[in-house]
Amino acid sequence: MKTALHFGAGNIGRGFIGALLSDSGYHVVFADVVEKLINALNEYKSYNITILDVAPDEPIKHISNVSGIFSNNPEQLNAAILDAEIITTAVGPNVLRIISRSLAAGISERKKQGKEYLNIIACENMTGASGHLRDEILKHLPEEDQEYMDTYVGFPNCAVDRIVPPFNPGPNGNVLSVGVEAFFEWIVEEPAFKGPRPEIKGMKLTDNLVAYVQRKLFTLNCGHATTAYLGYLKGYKTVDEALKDKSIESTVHAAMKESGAALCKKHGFDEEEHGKYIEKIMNRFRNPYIKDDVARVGREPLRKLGPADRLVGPAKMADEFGLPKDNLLKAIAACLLYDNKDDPQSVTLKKDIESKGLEEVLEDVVGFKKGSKESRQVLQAYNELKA
Ligand SMILES: NC(=O)C1=CN([C@@H]2O[C@H](COP(=O)(O)OP(=O)(O)OC[C@H]3O[C@@H](n4cnc5c(N)ncnc54)[C@H](O)[C@@H]3O)[C@@H](O)[C@H]2O)C=CC1
Ligand SMILES: O=P(O)(O)OC[C@H]1O[C@](O)(CO)[C@@H](O)[C@@H]1O
Repeated sequence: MKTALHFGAGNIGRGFIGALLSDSGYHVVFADVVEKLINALNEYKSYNITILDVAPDEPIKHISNVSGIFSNNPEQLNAAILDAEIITTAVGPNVLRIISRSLAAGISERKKQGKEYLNIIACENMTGASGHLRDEILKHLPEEDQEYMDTYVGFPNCAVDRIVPPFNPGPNGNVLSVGVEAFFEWIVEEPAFKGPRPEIKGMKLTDNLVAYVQRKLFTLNCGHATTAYLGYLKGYKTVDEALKDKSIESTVHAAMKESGAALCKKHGFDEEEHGKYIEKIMNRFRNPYIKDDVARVGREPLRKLGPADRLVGPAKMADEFGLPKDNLLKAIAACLLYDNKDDPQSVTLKKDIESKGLEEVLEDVVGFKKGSKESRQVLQAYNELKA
């Protein structure tokens, strides 16, 4: 049987990528650091996915042929890398650097054992995540193994879209149970594969990935983050609750339309089709079966304020074409006001704003120069929202 190694037995790991791999005939080895997840994977060797939607075709999906290993156990991990025909990750962008050392060791071992093609796909909310992982691996890979990696190891980037919120399995539930929306989209960069393309049900291939990554990040994630930050400010707990507030809904919709106009100009998406894409996403956010915490969706505000990320990325793209971006700038201001003591990045952001001032943080983190039109506009929106 074919083996897939997947790093991260969390929501996306179990609820999306691991499930597609298992459905496509792979034995899926999940590598994680959480003992109870690994133990449960090895004890039950299967788990259930509940589809969170109105009358889904298949309300519960049973996933089998799975096992677990500790990602911080070098022997287990090396053996799994050696066996794998494909490796995927869903660990969060910041963890890619952490797993890169073990992957480098595993790649050297594959070379020693005469193994051929392998593809490693990082399924994270990040532009160019697999390429970034490759760069991190290169830092640990002996020079004499680099040519082998160039020849035999592919790092296709991808866009991964499915809302998988934290899930309460109920009193008799299993720690592995996971709830997901019915919709999913996994688009992978075809030309970057090395060797034969793996056949995975539900994986779509494209030769224009940047367009799809930006379409997803600047629409779904942009709208989601805008809802989360505006919702948090008004004391709402979940995304669907926040969107029932008409003023939040209209800003979110307007921000997605602003990013949409820029995306259509940049990548040539059809405007009418893109309009439908936005409406579909708004309906996904309103799904009453998904109780998605605004604090989860807004987690790590410093990452989300990055120049290529979901808020600043589309604002810059709109600017490139001289298009309106008022609502995107308002979303950036709401993100800067995110004040959650349980989120370390929110704590850092708040401290930085207090010690350096908002304008300096805007210049350092977001890249809007002090005194620029954008900086002044965010400042104004920040003060209005604060009031
Ligand atoms: N949940 C969602 O709806 C979506 C999430 N994503 C992206 O997928 C990625 C994962 O997100 P979630 O599954 O929601 O997070 P999660 O927190 O549920 O899962 C991450 C898993 O990675 C594990 N992990 C942490 N350090 C590790 C290490 N060193 N080695 C192996 N595993 C390690 C954690 O223990 C956890 O089980 C993120 O990049 C996120 O942006 C993308 C689309 C949808
Ligand atoms: O996982 P991140 O990048 O922190 O952001 C949360 C976002 O990711 C998702 O989990 C799925 O794309 C959304 O629910 C949300 O927009």
